Amino acid sequence: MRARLTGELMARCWRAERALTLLVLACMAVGTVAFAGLGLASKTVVDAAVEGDLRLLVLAAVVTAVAYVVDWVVDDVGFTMRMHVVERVAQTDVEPEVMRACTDVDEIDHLERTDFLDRITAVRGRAWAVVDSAWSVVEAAALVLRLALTVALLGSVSPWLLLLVPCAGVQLVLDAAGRRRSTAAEIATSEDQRLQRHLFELCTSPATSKEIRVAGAEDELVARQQATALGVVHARARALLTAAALSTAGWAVFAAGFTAALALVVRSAGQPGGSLGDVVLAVAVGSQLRSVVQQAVGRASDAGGYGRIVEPYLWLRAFAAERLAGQVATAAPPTALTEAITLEHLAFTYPGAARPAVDDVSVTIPAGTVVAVVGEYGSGKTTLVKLLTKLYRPDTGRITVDGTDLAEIGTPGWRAVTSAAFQDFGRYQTTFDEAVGLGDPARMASREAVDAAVAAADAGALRSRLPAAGASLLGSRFDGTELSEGQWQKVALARACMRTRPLLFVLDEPTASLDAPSEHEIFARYMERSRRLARDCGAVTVIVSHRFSTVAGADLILVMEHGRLVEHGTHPDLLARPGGGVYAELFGIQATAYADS
Ligand SMILES: Nc1ncnc2c1ncn2[C@@H]1O[C@H](COP(=O)(O)OP(=O)(O)OP(=O)(O)O)[C@@H](O)[C@H]1O
Repeated sequence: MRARLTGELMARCWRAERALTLLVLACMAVGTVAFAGLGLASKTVVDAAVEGDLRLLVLAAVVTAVAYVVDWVVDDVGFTMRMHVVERVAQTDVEPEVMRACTDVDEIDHLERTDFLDRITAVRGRAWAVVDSAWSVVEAAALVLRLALTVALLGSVSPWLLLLVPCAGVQLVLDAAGRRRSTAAEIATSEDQRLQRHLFELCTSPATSKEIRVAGAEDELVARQQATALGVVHARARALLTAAALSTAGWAVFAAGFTAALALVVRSAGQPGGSLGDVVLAVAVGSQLRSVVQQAVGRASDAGGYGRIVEPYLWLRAFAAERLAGQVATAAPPTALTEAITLEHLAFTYPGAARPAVDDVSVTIPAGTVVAVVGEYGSGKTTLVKLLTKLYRPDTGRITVDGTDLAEIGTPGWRAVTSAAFQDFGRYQTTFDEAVGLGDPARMASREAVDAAVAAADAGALRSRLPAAGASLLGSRFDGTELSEGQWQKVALARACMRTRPLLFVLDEPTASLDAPSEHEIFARYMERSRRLARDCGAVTVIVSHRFSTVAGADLILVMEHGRLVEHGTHPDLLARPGGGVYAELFGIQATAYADS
């Protein structure tokens, strides 16, 4: 798997930056040759000096100097170029791929699963490590070559020097044991690490710090962050100390072996066939061996670090591929609704939840209907509209659109005939007109389309008050104009009006952040728009609301309780139920509350 991934990533580097990739590979090859040449040239310098061969001495000295400089320069240039290639491929290739692993999956349930989120957190901002892992493998291959050359040179001086190889092996084994300990410590403390980050974010984010200040909980949270962080730091430091001790022991073994081998070489230098150059070569190649082993340890440590990112990356790819394979669409969405959207025994339970959020809901919503979904907090209203917009797959039951199972209709096609403004609307930090236009990317460049959507959501006054009207940047992240909650909601509502012929128009608590006059105005406008859409293409409008009074004019009201559809009908029907029903009771409570306030 790793080998295939390495090949694939190297091919991506090659496609993205052909010349630079070639340059980095060439640097590695030249570096390997220069590295081997360095020891041999040094030996020749000493031998030529001892024998008084001036020409050879100068030539060998020049070769030594050149080999030294070349080794250093290609290392430096290769590293800089490699980082450029890695960054480029990470940002323009791997990061978009990870984004697609999130967005190509039809539903959004994976974005709420901890196993998925943990992996996204691991990969976020670290795509470079995925790409660099491939380069590490290539570099490791070059190191093996260096090691082979070094061992051959050692053997050519004295077979005793080959004793250094097992000594280097001991160092590698001890170092790997130390690394395993620090990785284990990192894993064991990762939850606490996330907790301390969460506590930090709670106190520093504008959204959450308000409540914390008012409650006076900041000291408690800072103390908890400190205590948690200390626990993490101590556990990791203990593991690092153990790793350092193991590594030091490994180097001590290597140093002892090196000293013993050198003594043997020095002794044989005085005997026939031996030379001073051999001693120099032994010192040079011995320390080269140390440097190669050190680099190998470094690469192995990188590989361990990369493994923690490559594994989640591969998991995300496999997850997305599996889900995409299951997304088989056999039907196109209709161009107009003529019959109904029907819910048949629809049920859905969130992963890990104890009870269903939507439980055995059956109802027929005729084409051209404005339907209101009401109910108390957590009764399943939003989940119901998420099932209608294919953001979740029902566990059991089905939704049909003019008789066709929604599961068979391709999700992109269904979304192209759906418009929605959700309760937790997005705050796109771009220009006002773009934040609206994104409701229909195909028409976002059309000035008329954006103007019409702004007018439909009654957001014209808001736009004209902005410093540069529709060209004003929204949000404070990029130094734009910050909007109030209600203003952001108006932008979201305008965005939902970009499509001119949606067959399903969803408004989830569309006025939760708006004042009473705006709420009234918006509802009147949406009712009018919904009636027009119903005439044009039989569109169904679904309005989710807590406020019963505002949806009294809907053609059909669905009353949800604990995930179940407990009543449905028109406002007069529901009020007239014998003995009063849930709707009549809740409507009565709200009417009294508003009258008293
Ligand atoms: N992402 C989620 N993961 C797990 N459970 C969830 C999730 N979202 C909602 N729930 C649970 O599902 C149930 C229905 O939630 P839903 O948001 O559909 O209710 P709602 O009627 O729209 O509530 P509200 O009026 O507060 O918006 C609730 O019990 C809620 O706790």
